[in-house]
Amino acid sequence: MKKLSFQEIEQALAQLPAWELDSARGAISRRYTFADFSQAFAFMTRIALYAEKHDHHPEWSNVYNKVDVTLTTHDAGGLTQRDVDFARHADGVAQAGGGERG
Ligand SMILES: C[C@H](O)[C@H](O)[C@H]1CNC2=NC(N)=NC(=O)C2=N1
Repeated sequence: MKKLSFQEIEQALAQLPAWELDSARGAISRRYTFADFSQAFAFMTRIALYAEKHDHHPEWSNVYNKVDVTLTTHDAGGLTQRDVDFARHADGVAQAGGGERG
């Protein structure tokens, strides 16, 4: 899978306002904040299933109601469409779950 150009990344991020770009690394990150641990872990469970299905896995960590997610395509050494699709999906899951706070 080919790396996205800087212009393609900018275009994608225009629709992913919560995500921050680390352009040196070629990665995007954001924090999700949920009502409680149970909501955060439910989100992680859903995302884990997506990750396995698409063979694309996040770098992430969880503390209580917060989930920090970083996306990059290790095989490509930077951002690809897979990361953008993943970010869109994760934002959708977080919103649909209803547990997202802020
Ligand atoms: C062998 C396996 O398909 C690859 O290692 C997959 C697994 N999950 C992955 N996840 C991410 N984020 N980037 C990858 O390049 C990647 N590669």
